[in-house]
Amino acid sequence: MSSSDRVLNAGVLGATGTVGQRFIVLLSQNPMFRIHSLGASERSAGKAYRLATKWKMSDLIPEAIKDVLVKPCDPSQFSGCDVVFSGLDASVAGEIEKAFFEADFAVFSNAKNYRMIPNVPLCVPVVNTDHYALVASQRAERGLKKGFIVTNSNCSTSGLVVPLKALQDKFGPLRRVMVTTLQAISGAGYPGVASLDILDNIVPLIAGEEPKMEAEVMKILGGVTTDASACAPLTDLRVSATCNRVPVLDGHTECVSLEFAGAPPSIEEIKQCLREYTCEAQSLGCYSAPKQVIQLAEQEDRPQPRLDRNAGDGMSVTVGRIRECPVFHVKFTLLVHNTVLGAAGASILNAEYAAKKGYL
Ligand SMILES: NC(=O)C1=CN([C@@H]2O[C@H](COP(=O)(O)OP(=O)(O)OC[C@H]3O[C@@H](n4cnc5c(N)ncnc54)[C@H](OP(=O)(O)O)[C@@H]3O)[C@@H](O)[C@H]2O)C=CC1
Ligand SMILES: N[C@@H](CC(=O)OP(=O)(O)O)C(=O)O
Repeated sequence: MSSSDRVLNAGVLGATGTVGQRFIVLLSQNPMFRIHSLGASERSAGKAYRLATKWKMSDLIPEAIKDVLVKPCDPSQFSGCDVVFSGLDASVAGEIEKAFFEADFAVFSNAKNYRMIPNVPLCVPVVNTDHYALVASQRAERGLKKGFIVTNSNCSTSGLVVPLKALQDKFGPLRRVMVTTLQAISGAGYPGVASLDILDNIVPLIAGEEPKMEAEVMKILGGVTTDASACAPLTDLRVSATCNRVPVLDGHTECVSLEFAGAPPSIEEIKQCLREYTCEAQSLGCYSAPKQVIQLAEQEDRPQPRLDRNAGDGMSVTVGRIRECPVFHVKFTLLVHNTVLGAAGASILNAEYAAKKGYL
């Protein structure tokens, strides 16, 4: 029996945080996984989950999870897990995730620490699953049999690369992209941004976010070297990001203008391309793959976070306001659910893909 046919035992690191809570909601509803172990800091270890976490999801804590004891994030405490999902704070994710993959666990991380390492897949699972070819190089480098690490992108990056990938595949290379984000407060974790800073306000800085987005897009939309030992990021595309925090709970909105390297397609051709975009995770029948990767907003004042963030159960990107750009070629507005496709949902689909392809 392959691992794509059996239920996988899942560990969650950082289980008490914003992304960790989303993991618990999504894994509890997913027939491919059984939640096996929960880990967090020493502050939480030894406590029942319901007492360790400040639960902020609109779904209730699943009954089966409420009284599970939180463990310290030590690999010896996670034996029996087939996969380990990480929603760890980046200040500790580097050391802890390394300890897990070096202990031969398959680790699916949301933290930024390993994203730009050349033989680590930075994988948005509806965009670049071809980067899984890098896993063999990681295993060879460290003498691992089962262990590896696959990372998610930054949550804003994960929305942006989806239409860019569709357009690049269909119409050839892009030359320039400008993106302005309006990012929800759940992106800052808990307790996150102080209410006195964000209510009745917009904060025009998310520290470190802009260069991170600009670099991640180049890696994700690029390929891997022919010997699959490293990623081969794009070199000709120029990306400029401006990131803002806005008083929205969930859902990052992004206003995008782009220029093609060649002659631009018509607006109708662009719409058709986005509508028709499909990915490998869909064709493999992965449980969490959205039916429609890109949903085109039907009304002209959409997408809006409150109305559209749950499109495709949070795994679709909604694109609207597609129109000609007088400076570049085309501009549009997109919306991505930052803790689903932008975080936990992407990790889970990455793991489903890994199981289908025999990496687990
Ligand atoms: N929120 C989002 O939309 C996105 C977040 N990310 C990334 O995901 C990760 C988690 O983010 P988020 O959930 O928002 O953050 P939170 O601050 O809400 O949660 C952080 C988690 O890390 C745990 N933790 C903190 N210190 C330690 C430690 N010393 N040892 C073990 N565990 C520790 C916390 O446990 P405890 O409760 O015990 O302190 C908690 O479970 C970050 O790396 C973030 O950058 C990526 C994409 C999107
Ligand atoms: N910085 C993002 C969320 C996040 O934590 O991203 P990253 O893992 O790239 O630091 C936001 O605020 O919405």
